Amino acid sequence: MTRVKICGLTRESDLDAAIEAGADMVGFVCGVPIETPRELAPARTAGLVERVPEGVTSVLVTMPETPGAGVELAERVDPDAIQVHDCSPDEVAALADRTDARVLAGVDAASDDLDQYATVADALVLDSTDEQGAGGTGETHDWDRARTVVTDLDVPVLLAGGLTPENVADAVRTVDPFGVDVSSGTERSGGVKDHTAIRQFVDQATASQPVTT
Ligand SMILES: O=C(O)c1ccccc1NCC(=O)[C@H](O)[C@H](O)COP(=O)(O)O
Repeated sequence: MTRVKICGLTRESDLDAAIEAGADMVGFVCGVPIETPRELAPARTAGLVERVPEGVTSVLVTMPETPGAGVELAERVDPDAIQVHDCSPDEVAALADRTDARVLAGVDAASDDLDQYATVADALVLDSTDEQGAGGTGETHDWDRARTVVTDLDVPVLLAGGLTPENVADAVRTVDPFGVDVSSGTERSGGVKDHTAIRQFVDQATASQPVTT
């Protein structure tokens, strides 16, 4: 069954709605050098992470200046996993060496270095990133290429970027990823979730079957 990550959660009620809907992973954005309505302070992130029940993976989404900064933030927030954006494969490897949390590499789907990330990260978040490497763009990317990445690389791949309740079933059929990841497609305004959209997203993602070739 396709796993579902609901990302960019900022409020307890939205987190509870994601968990109730059946999300496998929940993401919190903290420590990013860009303007985003989803960013939380470290203490607030730690509070939300503490609320995540066993069986659901809490994910700290961040853009650390150095692997050491990522480790320090992870120690303060104590998530199950840390998802880093705008880090090189070497930086992802250095971070993974120094934390017990699983490490997800947030990467642009068009990157030429995906095979290198695959050797050092526990999973790839195959995303549409902006010029600074950040996610949460609401833009889709080439799903046929994503399918090739899923087939060729020996690492779990979370498909991200512009997914919505309306297109996620098609995305799962086309790409057959380990999981799907959504932020803006389940929002009613920046950083505020639409609970109906969360439920529909989880239902559509988990009901859909990949096309086998
Ligand atoms: O969501 C953000 O504002 C963000 C900022 C900086 C780095 C990463 C960020 N989000 C990463 C995510 O995991 C999103 O869920 C993923 O990029 C999908 O976003 P969307 O296209 O909006 O569904």
